[in-house]
Amino acid sequence: MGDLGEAFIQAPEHRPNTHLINSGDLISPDEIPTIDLSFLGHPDHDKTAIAKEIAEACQRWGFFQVVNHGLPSDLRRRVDETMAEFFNLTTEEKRKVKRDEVNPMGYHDEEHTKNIRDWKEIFDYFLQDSTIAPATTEPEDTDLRKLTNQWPQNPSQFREICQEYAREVEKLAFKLLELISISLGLPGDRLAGFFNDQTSFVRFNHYPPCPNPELALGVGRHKDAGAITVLAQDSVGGLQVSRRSDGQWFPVTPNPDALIINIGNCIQVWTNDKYWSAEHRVVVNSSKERFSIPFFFFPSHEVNIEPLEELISEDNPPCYKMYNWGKFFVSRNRSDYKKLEVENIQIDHFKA
Ligand SMILES: O=C(O)CCC(=O)C(=O)O
Ligand SMILES: [Fe+2]
Repeated sequence: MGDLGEAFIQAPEHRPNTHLINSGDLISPDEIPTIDLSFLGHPDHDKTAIAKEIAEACQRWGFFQVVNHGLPSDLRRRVDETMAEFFNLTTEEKRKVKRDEVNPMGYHDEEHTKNIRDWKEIFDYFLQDSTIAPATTEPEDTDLRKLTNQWPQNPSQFREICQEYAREVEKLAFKLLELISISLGLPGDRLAGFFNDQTSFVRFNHYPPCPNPELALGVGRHKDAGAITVLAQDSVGGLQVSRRSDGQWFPVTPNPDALIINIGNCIQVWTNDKYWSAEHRVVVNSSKERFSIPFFFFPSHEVNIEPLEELISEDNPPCYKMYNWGKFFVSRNRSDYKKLEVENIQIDHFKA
């Protein structure tokens, strides 16, 4: 990606070394929990113990790792290989499937988080090859648009492997959604209906070595917008999570057998702030490239997000006003595409 231009430079308070981590004398060691899902292979197993662990993790961190999650390790290896092969193509080749302002899928090397450019290149594809979303961000405009994936010609197995991965990770996402519903004391299928025509997508992140890792971030601090993110990371490390209780940054230790799960804005709103959508960011380094693969489990465009009526009461009135998922999704995509003069949309804008 060459030199570190002005656009990448984080404000001093957001630079990676401003809140020291791994310096035992400053903060106590703490870590996001790891939850064993091996019971998923045994359908008669009582889910309450796991649901309790999930409830704790979602309240305290909004982040956890899962092991024995059922995603085939062979598939994971094939995805890793094909992703690395794709990013290894020439820039000219990759730009043949470059995203544009309207269609967010494809290759992009100028993504911005909160209007600062990220030190990364990405490839995005929808779970559903054609996905319906609002045509514009205008609240009154009810026109819809069909968004389609852009597939590169090389690597030759790319599309097939990507689609296989998306289908497998979707299965896990639905299982997690069920466990999260149960953990809230709700029926297991309470949230599934929001995902009938989902806008979910998979992202391949490539973070090249960075000449000035102390000034830039691979991804600037942000919360994921959707319901759940299922993230595969390699062994390099760099992901950091802000602890709910005090905002301190903690690294997520790479575990090649684990997947990282985090709660997005939708679940924070549905649970009326009981479950937490944590801020996280990615630090880069000057010697090693890093790859990661988030799956963003996103509802259908027509879903209106608001606190679930079962979870609010006179003592716990709704903390958020309703917002339409499709409009939020389209607005966020436009602002991530390039630097804008205005702040991008956040759930805090819908605080009641
Ligand atoms: O690369 C990572 O570990 C996390 C990336 C991330 O947070 C994102 O793409 O939303
Ligand atoms: Fe994220």
